[in-house]
Order: sequence, then C-alpha cells, then structure tokens
Amino acid sequence: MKRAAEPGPGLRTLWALTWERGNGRRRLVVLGCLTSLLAPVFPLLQPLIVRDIVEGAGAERALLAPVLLLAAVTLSEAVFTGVQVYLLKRLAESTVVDTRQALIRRLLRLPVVEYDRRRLGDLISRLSTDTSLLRSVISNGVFDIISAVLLGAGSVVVLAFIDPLLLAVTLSSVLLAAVALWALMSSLRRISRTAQEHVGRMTAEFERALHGVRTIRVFDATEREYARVASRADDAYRAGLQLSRREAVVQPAVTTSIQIAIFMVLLVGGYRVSEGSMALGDLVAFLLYLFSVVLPLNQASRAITTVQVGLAAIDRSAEVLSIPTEQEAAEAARAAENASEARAALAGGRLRTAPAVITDDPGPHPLVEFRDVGFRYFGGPPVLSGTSFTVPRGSRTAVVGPSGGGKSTILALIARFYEPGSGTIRVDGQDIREMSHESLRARLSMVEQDAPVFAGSLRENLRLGAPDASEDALRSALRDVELGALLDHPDGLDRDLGDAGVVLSGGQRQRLAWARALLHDHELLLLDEPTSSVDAETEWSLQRLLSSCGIGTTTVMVAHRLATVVDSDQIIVLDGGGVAAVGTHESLLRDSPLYRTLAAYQGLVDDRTDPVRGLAAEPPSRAGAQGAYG
Ligand SMILES: Nc1ncnc2c1ncn2[C@@H]1O[C@H](COP(=O)(O)OP(=O)(O)OP(=O)(O)O)[C@@H](O)[C@H]1O
Repeated sequence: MKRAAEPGPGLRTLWALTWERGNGRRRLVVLGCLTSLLAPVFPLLQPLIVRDIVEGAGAERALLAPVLLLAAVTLSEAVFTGVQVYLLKRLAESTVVDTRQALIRRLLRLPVVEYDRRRLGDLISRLSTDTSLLRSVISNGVFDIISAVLLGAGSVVVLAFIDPLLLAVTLSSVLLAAVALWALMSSLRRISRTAQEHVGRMTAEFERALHGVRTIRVFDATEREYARVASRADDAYRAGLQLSRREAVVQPAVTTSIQIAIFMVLLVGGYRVSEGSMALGDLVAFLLYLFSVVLPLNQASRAITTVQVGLAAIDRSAEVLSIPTEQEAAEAARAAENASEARAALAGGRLRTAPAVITDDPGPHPLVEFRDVGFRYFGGPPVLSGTSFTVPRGSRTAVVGPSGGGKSTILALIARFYEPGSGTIRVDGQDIREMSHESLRARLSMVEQDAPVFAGSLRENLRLGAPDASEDALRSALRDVELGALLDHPDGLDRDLGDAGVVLSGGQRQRLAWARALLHDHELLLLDEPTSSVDAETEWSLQRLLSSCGIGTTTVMVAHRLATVVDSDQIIVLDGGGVAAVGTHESLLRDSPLYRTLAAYQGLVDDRTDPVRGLAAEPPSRAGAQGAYG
C-alpha cells in the first residue's frame, strides 16, 4: 500500500480529470492553453514600445503613434486577461463539479467493507475540502505557470538582444531565486498531503462527536471530545506551520534576489548610460523586461504553492476514484476465479466451456440456500464456518442464537454486502456471485437492526425503495405499521423528520423502516430484529402484518425475543459459527438443548437447568428478558 504522505500521480490525474473525462471541456482546455501561450505577448511588446517613446522623446520625434499603440496594447491586455480569467474559472468549475460527481458516484458504490475500514468524515473531507483545492490548481495554478515560464523565457531572449552583459549580471542573482523555489517545490506537496490528511482526520473525529452528541453530553465528555477533535486540528496546524517555515525562508530569498537583480541593473546600467555605451531607452526597456523576468518568478512561486497543495488534494481524490466499486470488485473476483478454474482445468486436461450450473436436486429450488459458507470480516476471526441451511420459498424463517453469533451477518451475506470466504449462497438456485448486485437486491427488502431514517420528509423516506408509489399507497403503508397518527400532523407526508429522523421515537423509526420495506417490491423480506424497539401491542400487529404480507413472500427474521418467532415455519439456531439446529419451535424444544436453554432464559418454558452450558439454573422468569443469549 502507498505510504500516506507519498506524492501520487497528481498531474496525470489532473490531466485525466480535465481532459480525458470531459469531452465538453476539451474546448476550454485548448482555449485555456492558447490564452496562456498568448498572454505573455502583451508584456513582451510593452517595453519595446516604451523604449521607442523614451528614445523618440529624446530625439524629439512624434510620439502620438507609439503612445496610441501602447494604449491599444494595454487595453487589449486588459480585455484578454478578462477573457482568460473567465475561461479558466469556467474550466475549473466544470472540472470540480465533474470530479465531485465522480467522487459521489463512487463513494456511494464502494463495497460495504470499504465503509467499515474507512472513516466517513475523511471520505467527506475528500469530497468537500480536497475538491475545492482542485479549483485553484486550474484557475490560478497550472496556466499561470505556463504564462510565467513563457514570459520569463521571452524576456530573457529580448534582454540578450538588448544587453548580454547586463543579462548575465541579472541572471546570476535570479538563479538564486530559482534554486530557492525548487527547494520549496520538492517538499511542498508532501507536507500539503500530510496537512490535508490531518484535516480529513479532524473531520472524521468531528463527525463522530456530532453523531453521538447526546451520549457525549450525558457522560459529560464534551471537553474530552473537544480535546480529541482539537488535537487533530493541532496536527493540521503543525503541518501548516512546517509549510509556513519553508515559505518564510523561500519567499524573502526570492524577493531579495529580485531586489539585488534590480540594483545591479541600475548600478551597471546607470554607469554605462552615463559613459555613453548604453542608450537610456535600452536601460528603461531592460528594466521593464527585468520585471517580466522577476514578476513571473514571484507569480510562479505562488502558483507552484497552489499547484503543489492542489496536487496533494488531487492525489487524495484519485485514491478514492481508484477504489473499485462493489460491482467492479465482484467482477474482478469472478474473473480471477474463472481464470484459476480454467488454469486448473487445463492442467487437468479439460477446459470448462460454460459456468457450472448447480443443481444437485432437480426439484423446485429453495429461495435461499447456504452451502458450507465460511466468512470472516476483514482481518477478524471466523464468524461463520461450514454454515448450511435452506429457506423454502414462501416460508417464515427465523434465525436465533447467542449475541455476536453471526445472525445479522447471515442477512448481510444474503444481501451481498460482503462476499463469503468459502462455500456458496444461492438465491432461487442461482449462485449470487453470478447475479448482479442490482438484480439480487431487486428481489429483497430489508429492515435493518438500527432502522435508519434519512433526513428529509416522511414521503421521501417512504419512497426510498418505491419512487413511484402513490400517495394512497404511502398512507396505507403507514396505517399498516400503526403510524397512521403521523398523518394527523399539519404537514402530513411532507413533514420533515429532521436529521436521521430525530423527530420520531425509536419505535416509530423502526415502524417507518417496516413501511419502507413493505412498499418496496420484494420476494424475500430480511428483518433484523425488526421489533426490538416497539411495544408488545405494536409487535403483535407487526407480526400479524407479516403473516398477511401475501403469499409468495419469504421472510428471514433475526430475533432475540423467541416469543416473536415461535410460530415460524422453521427456526435456525446458530452457535459457534455454524448451524446448531433447525426446526420448529416445538421440535427444537424437544431436540435442541441450546434452543431449550434460550427459551428457558426468556421464560418461554419452565426448564430450570442449562444442559448445554451449565449456566445458572434460575433463568429470569420474566418473558422477554434478555441475558447473555440475547
Ligand atoms: N462490520 C464488521 N466488521 C468487523 N466485524 C464485525 C462487523 N460486523 C460484525 N462483526 C463481528 O462479527 C460477529 C458477528 O456479528 P453479527 O452482528 O452478525 O452477530 P449477531 O448474532 O447478529 O449479534 P447480535 O445478536 O448481538 O446482533 C461479531 O463478533 C461482530 O463483532
């Protein structure tokens, strides 16, 4: 993996972002280049005209023509600069918006494991802060450097014609400035990248603090959280200081060497004019050209800073843009697997011609099938190993077991948020790796454990998975989940639910998630503890709703409270990363010691011993009480 502060291929990415990705922008890039090439023409012409005027005044020639020419050139330069600024700003804005959209597109499509691994605040800062820096690279950076280099080079050529000796004197001190600039350039990008990474971490810490602001208040942790975020701000400040120290050395070095160059020209040139070996007009022109050499140096030093800071930001954007999307990662994995299968087949003397279609049993397929599935989260211990079970079509299947046993993981694997490490998952007889994520998910609906509600209106939340649902359908879905009272609010479906649905209670949020899931067309409903935040009465009505969901709907429900799943068609008991037992409530009570223990702990049966684990022989008698087993 690339080291954090290592400069990446920023210029190449900049080229890709401005040119390769934007057909409509190419015209702007060409015009930007042309204007940058032409911009030095004006300051190169002006000193020549001034020299004519000075010499004409000395020789008492008519001055009107050169003065008018000077005025025309100066005016044209002003207009030209206006056009150039507009073109470059437009190019910059258009590149920034495209890059932002590309980042958003990718950031919303990364494999779920990437969100687990990364800090969300850092991803957000790449989208906001880093793309803003990209703007200045284009509008004030790269093209300024082109103009400055051309103007400097052009001036040097003209200076060589006017007075080579004076030029040699000048260049010796300008060289000092160039060396100082080079020194600045080499370290700037690395330090900028570090500074931007610190800003990313600061944003991530801040996002964490805002996310849990109530918990932080209750635990009186505001000061400590402030210290965490502030220390990240301090890190960014220190990197900024490092940058400033370098600039503090380089900027005066550049300015001083420029001053020395001017003094030298005045001294040597003045002396030569006084002794008659140089015309006054030449000295004036020389001085003006000298400004054309040294001013671009200053301009270049600012532009180089901008470009280096911006390139560091582009590196960070490029890093995100190079992460494969969920679909790309799956395709790459599939291609690698096919290649290795083909190699193995070739080595064995046969070549597979078609993907293996899996049908051990010719009868109707179960809707979901896990066969020997093994899975571990990135870098973690195994969560599932050799897990096999089937979910018959139209059935209500429950998954129960100890907390942390992998119940939610099973739902995440069915929804293909993660790829299994081994084994196969099939939906409707087809290996889900052979399906696109979209086509798989088009068959699913889900109520997640923490039932996220999105900032926005009630209507927007309901329409998330059913954008075409009618108003009546939305209202009736709300009534189905006992949320009809929300419609009494004066804003009705337009009611704003606040950030993460803060205006709703926990139970209301969960019921809203139910309504959203039911509105989305689905064959398979995945429910992850979908009644954990609702009262007993609502729980009962949601269960009834589930029963009346319609023939053809298959549900897989993770549950802690066994009371909610006793009438399931089958209950899968997970333990130790595998399936400990499968059956109905009654058969499991009879055959599965673990299930009997869970049921006893929740007061569903009167079994006062724990035959499996030898735990306390007195489980809480309260129905629904939850202990170590959920
Ligand atoms: N995104 C993740 N990254 C790393 N490890 C994870 C992740 N999600 C879950 N785990 C780990 O995987 C294991 C199984 O988690 P999972 O959420 O599937 O259990 P569960 O049976 O649903 O638990 P609970 O009943 O408490 O909700 C746990 O040890 C958990 O720490």
